[in-house]
Amino acid sequence: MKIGILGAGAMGSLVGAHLMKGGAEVYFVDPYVQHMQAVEQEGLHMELEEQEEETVKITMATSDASKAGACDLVILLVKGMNTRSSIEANRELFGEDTVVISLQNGLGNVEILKEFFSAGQIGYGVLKASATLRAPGRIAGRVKFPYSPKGVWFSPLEKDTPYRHLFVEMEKILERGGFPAALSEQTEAIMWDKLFINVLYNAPCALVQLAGEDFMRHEEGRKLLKELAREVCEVATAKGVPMDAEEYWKKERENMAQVPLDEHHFTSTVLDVYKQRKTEVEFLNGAVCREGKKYGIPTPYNEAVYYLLRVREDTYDLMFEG
Ligand SMILES: NC(=O)C1=CN([C@@H]2O[C@H](COP(=O)(O)OP(=O)(O)OC[C@H]3O[C@@H](n4cnc5c(N)ncnc54)[C@H](OP(=O)(O)O)[C@@H]3O)[C@@H](O)[C@H]2O)C=CC1
Ligand SMILES: CC(C)(CO)C(=O)C(=O)O
Repeated sequence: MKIGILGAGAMGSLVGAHLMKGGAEVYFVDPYVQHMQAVEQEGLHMELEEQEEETVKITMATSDASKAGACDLVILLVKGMNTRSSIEANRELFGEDTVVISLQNGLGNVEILKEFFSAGQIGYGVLKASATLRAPGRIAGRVKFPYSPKGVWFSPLEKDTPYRHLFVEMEKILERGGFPAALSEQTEAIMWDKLFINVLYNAPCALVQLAGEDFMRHEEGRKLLKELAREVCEVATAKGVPMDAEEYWKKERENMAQVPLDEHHFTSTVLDVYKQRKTEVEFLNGAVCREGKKYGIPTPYNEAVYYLLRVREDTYDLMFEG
């Protein structure tokens, strides 16, 4: 199977390398020229938790989609704010029968995909894995969270799509490549489950440039996280995905308590703010607020976090510098 990775940054590289290991033909497409050149020349070097370091050769890594051409499957792993523009700028990756699967965080990317593709060609999923781009051609990360049975869950938007065989094949390739994967009927519930994590640790941690576990260890920080958690659970429940706020909060505290004191895991949004970039907050806390409004659920804590990060990402050039 010919698979394109649109947005071969940290997560795209991690997923793409495992698809390659599982036997697919894999094409990285990303505007980060030095990273594409390093992967094209040397392969992708991976330092993954609980695994030997390794370098994986990739079929092609390029910033020019026309060199890759139309794929059977394209995995979308750009940040949400680049979803629309990345599809428009890389149309050569998409043939009439190409299936596109978003494994991005947050809510709202599938709606953008619907502007370009028929519902039968769209898939979506959730990554319970993490990665950081350390240098061109080099990533670190893990293929699944320690407490999670799988690193990725995904499904077609339409259960009886004529392209289902591609989803079945992708699950097999990922598993064979060492990336625990599940083609699932539960993806929507798992998306909210993952959104819970991102709502807690992406935008709030980006605002103060902290690791999630350090934010959680702070008494006042914890009070904010608990309110954010309550709101996301209330909205999910109203939407038909039951999430018990107390239960989720307890489980999250237990997971975080297992992280050693000297470990620091910075979320992808912390890195965006560090690099003074736009963030995905619109798809994270912003999405909780939008969904909350639809169901009449107030989300003041998520709104405050959303507004603050919107200010931050629009005003890097105005920051106090002494
Ligand atoms: N990092 C993590 O641990 C996790 C991330 N995720 C999610 O995965 C997605 C990707 O995140 P992550 O890998 O961290 O982000 P990265 O910034 O590392 O990678 C995104 C890549 O997309 C590239 N890109 C931007 N515009 C385009 C375009 N028009 N065409 C092709 N590529 C483009 C970026 O290039 P450039 O830098 O030049 O803009 C960048 O290399 C996000 O939705 C994130 O929330 C999910 C789970 C964990
Ligand atoms: C998994 C987690 C929370 C951290 O890697 C993430 O999804 C992100 O960084 O965006």
